[in-house]
Amino acid sequence: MSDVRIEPSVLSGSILVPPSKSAAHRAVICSALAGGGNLFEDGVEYLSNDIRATIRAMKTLLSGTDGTPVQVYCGESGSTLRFLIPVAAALGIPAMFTGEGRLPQRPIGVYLDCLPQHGVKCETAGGLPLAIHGKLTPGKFILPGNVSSQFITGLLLALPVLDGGSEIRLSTPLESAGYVDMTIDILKDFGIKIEAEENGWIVPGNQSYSVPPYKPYKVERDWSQAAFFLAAGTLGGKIRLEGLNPDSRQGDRAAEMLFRSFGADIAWEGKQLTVTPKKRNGIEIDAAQIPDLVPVLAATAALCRGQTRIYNAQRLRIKESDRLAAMADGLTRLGGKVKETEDGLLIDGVKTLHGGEVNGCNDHRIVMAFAIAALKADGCVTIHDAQSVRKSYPDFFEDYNRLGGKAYVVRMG
Ligand SMILES: O=C(O)C1=C[C@@H](OP(=O)(O)O)[C@@H](O)[C@H](O)C1
Ligand SMILES: C=C(OP(=O)(O)O)C(=O)O
Repeated sequence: MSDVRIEPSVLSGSILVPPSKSAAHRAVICSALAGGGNLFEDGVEYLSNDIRATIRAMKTLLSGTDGTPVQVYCGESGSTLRFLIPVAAALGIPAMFTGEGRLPQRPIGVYLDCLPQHGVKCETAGGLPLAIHGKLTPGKFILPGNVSSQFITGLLLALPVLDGGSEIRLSTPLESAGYVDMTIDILKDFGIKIEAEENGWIVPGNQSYSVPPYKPYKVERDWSQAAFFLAAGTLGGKIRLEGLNPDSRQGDRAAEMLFRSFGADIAWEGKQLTVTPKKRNGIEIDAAQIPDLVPVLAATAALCRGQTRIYNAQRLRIKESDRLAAMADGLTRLGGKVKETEDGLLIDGVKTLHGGEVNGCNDHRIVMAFAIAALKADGCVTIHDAQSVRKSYPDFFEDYNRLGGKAYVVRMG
């Protein structure tokens, strides 16, 4: 376990945004299913714990063709787990899924409801470990759209290889929709066709994954991680973000518009997105499509004039931590005025925060959000569980310090 101690500072300068974790998960799985091995140039040298988990899990799965159950360890990665359960089932590979941190408790009930109706036995005492056996059969899959879009992505990755066509129907409206769009785009790159329908998708069967004709395969840069530096620029100096795709279909592409609404001056200068502080006012935020932005939006809102209301964010409670409780607790400890509501946060901005100690809750996005809030504290902030940034952004504090931040890791583990 490690703590990071942060002195207030102003971040400024240029930063190359890391590759998208979400896109990398999908590309690794598609590439493995295409028999393509490692297709990447500038994605996988940047190995976060979650992407390592997916690479390792795919290797394990593809080694398991002799009928003996394979152990698929997913670390703390919800994506790895929820993407690979149906993939293993589609390949007919019996598997035992395990994980750590909060992962064993994160919901998998959607699969426990729909997979047994399609030939897959699921054995679990609740969450993980989960044992599955049986080969997934094609057909109609009815599932909610508002628990996690990762169940839909998992099925979209798995169903194309079955020996008949399938249909996915949503019983409740889709949240985190951008992630499903990303899945369909990346599937297309690997030769897989999905047809969108009014309330779901048609997935033709008997399809084969194929290696894209162009190599290396480029993984887009990560708008969710870019948001931490858009926030830092909103609160401090001028920051240039390099590598982002302005036409990205990542849902968190909305960060540009959201930080502009907070009052920051945000502009494209050629291929670079620049952010400069201007004014800072509270805003209304519907979080249904952008769950991963909420911690850093909350940290920014704590330092904006007036009130910010974040709503439709219930699913934040079932991530690596209860992110609504974690942000309310930590920001309050630093002198912020934050109230938790059932589905979000009500934040009354203050001029400055004060120093103190906050719990990162073993959650990378909570740690990074507090590191941004700490820029504007009038004393030192200690964040516990700082090591959790390795889940998605191992170099976060190096990049932070390169921009002039003063973050010191005081205990490593
Ligand atoms: O598909 C993905 O890559 C993701 C989907 C989202 O989860 P939910 O659909 O559960 O909100 C997001 O929070 C997660 O970080 C990554
Ligand atoms: C929730 C996240 O990831 P996952 O669900 O894959 O664990 C995240 O990266 O914020």
